[in-house]
Amino acid sequence: MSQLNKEELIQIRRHLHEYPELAMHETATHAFLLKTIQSFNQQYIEIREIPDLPTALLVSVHGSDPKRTVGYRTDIDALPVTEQTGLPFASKNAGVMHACGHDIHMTVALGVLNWFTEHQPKDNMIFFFQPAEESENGGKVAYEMGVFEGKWRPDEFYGLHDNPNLPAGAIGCRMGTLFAGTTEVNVDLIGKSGHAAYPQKANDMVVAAAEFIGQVQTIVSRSVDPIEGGVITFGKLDAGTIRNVIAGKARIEGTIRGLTQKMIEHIVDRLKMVANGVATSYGAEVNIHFNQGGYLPVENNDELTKRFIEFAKQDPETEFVETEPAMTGEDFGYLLSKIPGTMFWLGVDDTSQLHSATLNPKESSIPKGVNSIIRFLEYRMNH
Ligand SMILES: CC(=O)N[C@@H](CCC[C@H](N)C(=O)O)C(=O)O
Repeated sequence: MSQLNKEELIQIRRHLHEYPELAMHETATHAFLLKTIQSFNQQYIEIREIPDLPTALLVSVHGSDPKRTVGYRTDIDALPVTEQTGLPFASKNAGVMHACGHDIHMTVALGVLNWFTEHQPKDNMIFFFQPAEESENGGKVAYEMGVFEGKWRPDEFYGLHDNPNLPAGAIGCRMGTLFAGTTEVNVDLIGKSGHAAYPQKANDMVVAAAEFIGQVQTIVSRSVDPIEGGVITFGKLDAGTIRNVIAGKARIEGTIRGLTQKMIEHIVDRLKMVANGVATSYGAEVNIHFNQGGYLPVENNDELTKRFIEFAKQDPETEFVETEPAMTGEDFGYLLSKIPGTMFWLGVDDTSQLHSATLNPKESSIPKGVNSIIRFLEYRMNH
């Protein structure tokens, strides 16, 4: 169904995969997307660059008989992960990888956009190629800059995330909350460094950090309703310089997740208590910094999502899977708090998980995803 054939889509995806870039640094990605979109039929489209958010890109498609403006968003950034797939088109940018599948997301968005450049849609459309999903909440930044004002404001917004646990090309979705809200947390513990031989004259922050990390594990297990659930993961710990110098400082960086804003706030409160308690008992200074930014829970709009699911269930070419909420985060949650819409999964069938150095999504998911989304958007424009 897509104008770009399977081979062309795969070629695009492999190029994007080879040149991943971190949040707000997606310069080559932006240039490639722009060049690709400029190669499409320009009759119905307008391309917009945003000088204050230079790696973002917006494209509007003029509808033939518009009743509304339908938005479609893809994220474009990658992660600081060293790829270990061994693929011939593995990342050429050392230490950076599309380990969350945004190369797949972009390719699907290009496939869908390409179709509507050749088959004028009934409604107006806005395609948003969004920088900085993994950090720095590019969606919120764009919204607050006023990017979606006037004719650039969608009446409804759609976006997808790839899912290694679903069959390639399957569409997963649910009513209500799809993804958790997340809050980044940094904890700095400050004590006193000294000689490894004289612990009594120093204040060791490796030991304090270990105590803090141990105690934090009791928050979810003892202070969170198990039916509701929550997550605290510290993915980075930095302390000390050499084995025989006691570390006077430790920095611990993590992420908190909950399916409701209330749960996130509850975990934040408990984490502050634990951090302050550990600091007091170790005679340390502590600085705690939280940053939620745009990573609100991803709340699917009832009416639009009901229609989306109804479509996906009855469409003979779409394999639909009703999914559970996930503890992954997404700053599309912020955009959906401003503009109603639906986020959904695209299955990519892989044994490796998102954010893993061996993530290798099945490319057969791309044309299937493109076709299901085109079919849904056309259905939507007629209902
Ligand atoms: C889909 C996905 O993996 N998203 C990221 C969003 C990151 C949110 C924020 N930077 C944080 O770390 O809390 C995720 O890790 O879920």
